[in-house]
Amino acid sequence: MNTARTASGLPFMKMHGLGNDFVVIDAREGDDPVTPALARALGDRHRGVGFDQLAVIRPAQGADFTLDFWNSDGSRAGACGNATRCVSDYMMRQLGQDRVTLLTERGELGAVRRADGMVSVNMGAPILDAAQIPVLPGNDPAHLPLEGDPIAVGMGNPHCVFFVEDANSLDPAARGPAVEHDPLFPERTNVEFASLIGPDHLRMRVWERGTGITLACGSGTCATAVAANLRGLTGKHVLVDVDGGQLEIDWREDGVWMTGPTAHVFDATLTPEFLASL
Ligand SMILES: N[C@@H](CCC[C@H](N)C(=O)O)C(=O)O
Repeated sequence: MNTARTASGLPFMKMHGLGNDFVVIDAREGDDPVTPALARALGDRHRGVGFDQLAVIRPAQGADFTLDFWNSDGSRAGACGNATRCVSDYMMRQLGQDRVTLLTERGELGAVRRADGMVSVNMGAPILDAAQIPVLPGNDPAHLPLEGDPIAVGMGNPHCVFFVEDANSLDPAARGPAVEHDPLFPERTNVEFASLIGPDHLRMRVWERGTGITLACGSGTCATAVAANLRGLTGKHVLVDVDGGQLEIDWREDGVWMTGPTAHVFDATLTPEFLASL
């Protein structure tokens, strides 16, 4: 479904990766219709469609497509691992390929469909430099001056990972918002709470910047796996249990690979009335 806004409305797709849910607009033909106001209105689960992130497919030169991400509060995000996997799956089907390349704010990424049907994306190398994450200058990302000794990792978006005794018994909404808005993070941050539950096996719960609690956060899962390895808790190939299921992370020479299921739930069209009300 290659869609552009028409007189009869704006077609979109609803997808999710482990319950991290997305509205996807295929704007390869026609103008990108998304504004912060449209993102907020569409993201409203009562008056709009509802999503954790909005993803917009645009044409690309030198890659199969370009992908932009928005949060439900109308802010932009530089990365979204689960939406990348879902849209890559859709584009592989569209193009009749079993791998695709895409451009995001952080550069070119690649995705492949595995023999078992799971979709893997290479999220690129983790960013550990304070200025690039970004973390306020003068702070060591590996030991931030916050209670719980968290570690900051960039995956094209900022993450702050706390290792806790039992991530299951923790409410991300109790601690997440204060960390998201802490002045240590000039662009705010996503916040992960993780515990080791077995050899190379982590449990993680997330508070996402611009969205709140979600059932899975792909880039957050990658950041958590990197942080666990840097802290000496795990190797570089780990399973991460999130609220919506399990993701497999493999930190290789060429980047951090994330693998899991994708779902394309339905296609629909925003009415001209909804679009005119913005
Ligand atoms: N759910 C995502 C991350 C979405 C972006 C994030 N909220 C941000 O603002 O950086 C994922 O799967 O990576």
